[in-house]
Amino acid sequence: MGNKHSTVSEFSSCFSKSRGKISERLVVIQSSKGGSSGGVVGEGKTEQQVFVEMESTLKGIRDGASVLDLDPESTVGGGVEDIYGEDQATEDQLITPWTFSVASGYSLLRDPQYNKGLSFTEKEREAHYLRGLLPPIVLSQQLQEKKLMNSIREYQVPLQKYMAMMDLQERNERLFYKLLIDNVEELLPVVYTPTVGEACQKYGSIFRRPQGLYISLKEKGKILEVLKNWPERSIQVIVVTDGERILGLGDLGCQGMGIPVGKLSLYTALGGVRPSACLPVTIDVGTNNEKLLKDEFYIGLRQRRATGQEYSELLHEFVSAVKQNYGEKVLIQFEDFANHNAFDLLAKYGTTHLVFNDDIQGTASVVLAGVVSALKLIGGTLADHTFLFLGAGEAGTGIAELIALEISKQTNIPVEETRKKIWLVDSKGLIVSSRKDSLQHFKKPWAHEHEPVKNLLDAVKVIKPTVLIGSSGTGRTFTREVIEAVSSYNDKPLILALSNPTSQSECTAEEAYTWSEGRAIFASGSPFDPVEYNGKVFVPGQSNNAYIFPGLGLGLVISGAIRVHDDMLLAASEALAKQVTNENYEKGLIYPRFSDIRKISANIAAKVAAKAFELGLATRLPRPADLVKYAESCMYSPIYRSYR
Ligand SMILES: NC(=O)C1=CN([C@@H]2O[C@H](COP(=O)(O)OP(=O)(O)OC[C@H]3O[C@@H](n4cnc5c(N)ncnc54)[C@H](OP(=O)(O)O)[C@@H]3O)[C@@H](O)[C@H]2O)C=CC1
Ligand SMILES: CC(=O)C(=O)O
Ligand SMILES: [Mg+2]
Repeated sequence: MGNKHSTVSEFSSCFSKSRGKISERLVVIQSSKGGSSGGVVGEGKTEQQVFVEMESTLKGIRDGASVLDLDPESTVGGGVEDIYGEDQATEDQLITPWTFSVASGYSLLRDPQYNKGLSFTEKEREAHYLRGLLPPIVLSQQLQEKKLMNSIREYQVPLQKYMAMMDLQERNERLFYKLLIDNVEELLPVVYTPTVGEACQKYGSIFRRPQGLYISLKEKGKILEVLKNWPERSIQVIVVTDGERILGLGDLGCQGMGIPVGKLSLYTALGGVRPSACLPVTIDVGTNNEKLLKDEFYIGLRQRRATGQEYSELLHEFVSAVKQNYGEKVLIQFEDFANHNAFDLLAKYGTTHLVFNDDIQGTASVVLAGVVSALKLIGGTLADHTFLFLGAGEAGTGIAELIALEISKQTNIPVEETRKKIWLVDSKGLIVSSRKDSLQHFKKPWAHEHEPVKNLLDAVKVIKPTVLIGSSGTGRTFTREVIEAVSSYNDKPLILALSNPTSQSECTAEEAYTWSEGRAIFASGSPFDPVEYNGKVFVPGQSNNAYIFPGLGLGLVISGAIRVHDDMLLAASEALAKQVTNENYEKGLIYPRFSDIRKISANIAAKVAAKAFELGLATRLPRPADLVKYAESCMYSPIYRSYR
């Protein structure tokens, strides 16, 4: 060490001396000629020897010596010699990218978890070697927030806003969450539906840095190792997709990664789960999307989807590796899988792992909450209503089942009977008993005795639903005729157009209000602006599982739950419905405002945790006395921390 011709050299530009301390504790040790084959790092030194020398160098540095003290011949401060062998490093001359770093100085500014940008105080700039790396002004976090909101509002194109938010997340995580929490109604459509849908469609072109783990068929047999590559160890929530049913946009393959990333940012902003405890995962088994397969910027495996045993083995390895690596209490949220896999995965792992399918279960919980709270406006009990769904997939049958379960609990009538008040239409028409043999298993419970009915309009006319729910993923399917028909015998029809993104919504808010002559109670999966009709302003609500999964997940985490139970979904739903205020009802809203979501999530979490304790599924003992307070105390806050 210390010799400039040594094969092991300190990467001196990373060091500088400031008042006897090392301003940047980053050392890179490189091999020069000869490479590092066979564990030898040039000139006969093994990696082990290099490591020991490097440790002792670091110790010297920590003890107050400077690089200059250690290496009198070093060219710190100038020189054009290739002392680090960088110029000689070709493809044949391998180097070892050793990097030991503790965030301070320049690396602190590059670390999104700790970076505060212009908000570093004078004291922190002094203590953390930031002098000169920042302009002299010190800004408060509020002012930074104002500045960023101003610049985000300048963008006219939603995707530009999305990219600006992603850039911020990668630059300054706390500021990103501060913005999202304080401006949730404005920014939710940017980081979540509808814009996240467009982002996924164009993910290959806008990709900058990986934001989660990509596990493809190439990683088969090595998934545990892949999980260990992720820098964080204490993971509490994983959102995983295989990209086959991204919103109502279909198969987007590996580009579905935008969904787990977006959902997890809501786990933090809306539910208070720490960002470092969240892991977005995309399982890449190929794609059947021909356009993507031909797209030169596509980032996934360029092959058609693996199915059958190959698919299930990869998923099994993933689920098992997660439990082995993070333990039994890590929540795996399945998101945007196609229904031919989603139901089976939930059934297979629901009894052995802490898994939750957001599209089936989270959606069910949020819609049940909306329907229950809407009863204040439309009258009657749940059991008094007749439900008709367009779409009999994950969302449709998931919601239908939870509504039937809740009616059964309320009336003591068996669920097989309560299902009979609920009807579903799929792409082939009304689901009826004569179709039973050819139906997918999750549709069979809904095959009631009835004549075949070919389409939604005819189904509306014969079933006469009081509640019409769209979960088809196909836009503009609630036509004028359909809404007029449902409004012809309902004073206040409840119409939920759940499909995302906005382009796939079964109808717009304006259509619902206009065609029902201002009588519909309306909510949609993606947000719509208020509508003026006949001199009155109607405010549409958003019926989206984002109301449920962050609070539900928080409840599972804080109680140390080991399984998800249907009663937890009912508890979450009830907690959400209870948060709707008279002020909301007066505007025709059946959900509370997203601006109150952290309080709502804490309440949902408390109810879910209470249920977990009651069912004997909680491991966090003893049970905290006040679960709402406990939930609130566990929630991540994006306020900057002070650094010693
Ligand atoms: N608001 C929210 O919180 C949520 C919204 N969603 C949205 O719901 C939509 C559906 O999701 P999901 O249930 O998982 O999807 P699935 O693919 O599981 O189900 C879609 C269903 O819609 C039916 N369908 C499609 N097009 C038509 C049509 N033109 N006429 C009649 N039926 C049709 C399909 O029929 P068939 O079976 O015959 O093919 C299928 O039964 C998506 O847009 C998604 O974004 C999902 C989860 C949450
Ligand atoms: C909201 C949601 O989960 C979906 O549209 O798939
Ligand atoms: Mg989803």
